[in-house]
Amino acid sequence: MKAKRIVVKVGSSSLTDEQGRLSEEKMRQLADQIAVLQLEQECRVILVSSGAVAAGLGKLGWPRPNITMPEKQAAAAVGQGLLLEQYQKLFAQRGITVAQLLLTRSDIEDRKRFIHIRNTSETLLRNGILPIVNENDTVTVEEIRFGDNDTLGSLVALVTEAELLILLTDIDGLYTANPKSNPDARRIPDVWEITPELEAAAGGNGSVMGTGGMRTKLMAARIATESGIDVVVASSREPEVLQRIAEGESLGTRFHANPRFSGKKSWLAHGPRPEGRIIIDQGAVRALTERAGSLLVPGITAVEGEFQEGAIVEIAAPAGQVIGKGAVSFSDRDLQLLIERRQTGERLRHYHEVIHRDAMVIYSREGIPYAQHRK
Ligand SMILES: Nc1ncnc2c1ncn2[C@@H]1O[C@H](COP(=O)(O)OP(=O)(O)O)[C@@H](O)[C@H]1O
Ligand SMILES: N[C@@H](CCC(=O)OP(=O)(O)O)C(=O)O
Repeated sequence: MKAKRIVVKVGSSSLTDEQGRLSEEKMRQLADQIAVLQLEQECRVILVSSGAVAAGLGKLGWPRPNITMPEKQAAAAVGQGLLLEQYQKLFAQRGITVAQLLLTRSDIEDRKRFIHIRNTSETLLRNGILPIVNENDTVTVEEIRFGDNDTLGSLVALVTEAELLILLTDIDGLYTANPKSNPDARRIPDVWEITPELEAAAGGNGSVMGTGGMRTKLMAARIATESGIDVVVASSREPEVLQRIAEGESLGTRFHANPRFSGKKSWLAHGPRPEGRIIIDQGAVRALTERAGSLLVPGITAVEGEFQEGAIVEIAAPAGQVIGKGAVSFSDRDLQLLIERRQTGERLRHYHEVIHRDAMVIYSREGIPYAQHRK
């Protein structure tokens, strides 16, 4: 199937020259390709672009090594304007209007903000406008940082319900080891499962300009493939790389989507921050993990945290192990009331679901190991 909605993430190394300044030539080639996708191949494209820090440092003439976080943020604030100015000019020449979206992790985790981001990007896409996304570096501190634009790219792909995420970088795919330090390294054309061996192979650092190297690309690939989205890591230097990948040509490394996951379920697993926790009894654990049932009032033993109906909460087994996550149909207060009414003997078996099966992800059952989930 040809992908019609594509997130293209481009790394700093693919946008800058050797001195770390924005390379007009590299950006022009990128704009040419996105214009072909959008105008001739009827694709809707979302561009996740790094390069703000690199562009800012280049403009200010600040040296890259030993730079402090506020200096980096200041550089990003200078560079983001330059980056957008350049994109705006290049895409206007090709008849495309661009829009800027600056996001943080907490924007994506928050239910209301998530919906606003989705509605805004949907409106832009339907009007043929190209959303250009970057991390909002000014406001990000450790706990709300994506930390790298590869992860941001994968979450943007989830939010916009893209079919394909293309990570453009300075190397033509994932290798068995970092080829810059290991001449025997071989390119891996297809990945069906992200194994610990693969993660070890991708452990090395990135380029001078970039952050994270292949490690962050693997993390992004995991999030996207668990949402049913294919991911391709490819070289930005390859001619017509975007069109060729969109048409299904085998270039770089393709991480194949896991067909077991729907976007909605994966969104639950990777996106929202839980606002509370529901502890359930052993019978309910079995109903959820073995029989794929919904969570009903009789299985609940305790409720922790304050939340409104519709909030995302964790589901924990009696010993406290978090087994899943879901959108809850009642506030914490109403749930407490229902538990009390049940304890006084009221039969609540047919009361409607506390967490419906379709609004729930059970980690082990859906194949997502517990360890990958942030608490
Ligand atoms: N196993 C590997 N296969 C390919 N590249 C690797 C591997 N391990 C580390 N790398 C490094 O990752 C770099 C790309 O990551 P990075 O510099 O962060 O790019 P970007 O700025 O595009 O995000 C490559 O230049 C390469 O040196
Ligand atoms: N927000 C930062 C992006 C940081 C980042 O992830 O860079 P890269 O590894 O080059 O994709 C910037 O615009 O410079």
